Amino acid sequence: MKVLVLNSGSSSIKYQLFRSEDWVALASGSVSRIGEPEGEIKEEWLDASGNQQSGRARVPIPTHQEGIDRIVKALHETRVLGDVSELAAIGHRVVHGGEHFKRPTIVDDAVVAAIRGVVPLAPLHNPAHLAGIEVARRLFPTVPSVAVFDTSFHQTMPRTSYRYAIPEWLYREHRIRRYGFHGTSHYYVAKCAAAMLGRPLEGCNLITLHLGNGCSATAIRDGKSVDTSMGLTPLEGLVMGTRCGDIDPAVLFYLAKNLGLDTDAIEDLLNRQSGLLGICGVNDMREIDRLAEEGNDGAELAIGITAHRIKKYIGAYYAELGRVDAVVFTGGIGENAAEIRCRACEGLENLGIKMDDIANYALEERGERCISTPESAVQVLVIPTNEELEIAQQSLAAASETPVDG
Ligand SMILES: Nc1ncnc2c1ncn2[C@@H]1O[C@H](COP(=O)(O)OP(=O)(O)O)[C@@H](O)[C@H]1O
Ligand SMILES: CC(=O)OP(=O)(O)O
Ligand SMILES: [Mg+2]
Repeated sequence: MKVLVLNSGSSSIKYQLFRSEDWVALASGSVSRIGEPEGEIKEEWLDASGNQQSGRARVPIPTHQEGIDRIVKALHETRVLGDVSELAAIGHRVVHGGEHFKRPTIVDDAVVAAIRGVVPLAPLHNPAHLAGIEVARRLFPTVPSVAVFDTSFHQTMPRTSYRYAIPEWLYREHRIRRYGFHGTSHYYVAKCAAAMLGRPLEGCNLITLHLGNGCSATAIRDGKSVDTSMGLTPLEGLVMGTRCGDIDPAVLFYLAKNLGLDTDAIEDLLNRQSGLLGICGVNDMREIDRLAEEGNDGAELAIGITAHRIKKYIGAYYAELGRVDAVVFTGGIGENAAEIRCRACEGLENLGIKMDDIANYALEERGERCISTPESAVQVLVIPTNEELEIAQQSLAAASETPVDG
């Protein structure tokens, strides 16, 4: 059987098609710039002889409906998907599940309504997921669509981690609390880290750092999330591509009262114009690395603030956990940006974190690896995340009604 995974963003849809017997990815790709004059399609697939093929095209893709149509057409044309009956499940990444969803869930109308109910809490993400889910359900009415939530893994946080110090009725009546995101990724790399450490996940204390466009840190005790840096929405915590992360809430009052910004303008400023982009005008860490090497001060500051914030969370989570077996870096930045990893762990030798600079800067290295010295009490690991694979496996398990351990 096969499992299709869709990760629908506001202007893009990423996808992967897996063969469930061995979890080989038969096809993957993305449709981006949806709604712009020129859309972009990237496709990779295995042909009948098992050779990797790829294709690119630029055509207008006005809506998510057309984006998914295009993906399905490509899966048929490249023959990785024959009849629809080959599909055992379609897994959807859903960023916000509120307090409703602790597990992967087969989508029905009530689930769609619940996801719609938390749109205000994930305005960058949930509307796009809903578009993807609606199209998939319409195109494949006989195939179960399964929602896999970023928030599920963090539902084990104690209330001392998830409650804000604001009046109690805001939680009681409005469920304003910290939820946490990227849970599928934190859980996936935690499982990989446990395997690398050679012990069961239930026996591992970890600090996992998912550093992509969105960035978050998670404290994991005995395999379960006990704290995480994102909050009510994916805006809190670390410095991100275009999001500010932690900030004094009084900055918002200042912007409103003294600069006359309305709430939409403030939301846009902190979600889309801040973070790396706000500090130095660029949100791509590769470009920032290059600019910093040329002596660009803004780029240097962007790297500095980002690494400083990560280090603060490592310290805080170390104190929470008491014992840490490994610090794990993942996501596009975590997997590739050696300078950020180096600066985030610099000076933590007294906590038992000793980086191996040669291993850290071995830029040709890919895949899972240890970048701390053999004497380091805490291992520092780089583990490529694979949210799509995790979503595919959890979706198939949910569709087969087999309990999953997520
Ligand atoms: N080789 C690299 N060196 C430094 N940063 C990188 C490298 N490759 C990707 N990145 C950065 O990773 C970030 C995107 O991460 P990714 O996990 O792909 O994002 P998403 O959250 O969209 O999945 C970008 O800031 C990008 O510049
Ligand atoms: C929750 C979140 O920030 O997701 P992403 O990194 O995909 O933007
Ligand atoms: Mg990613």
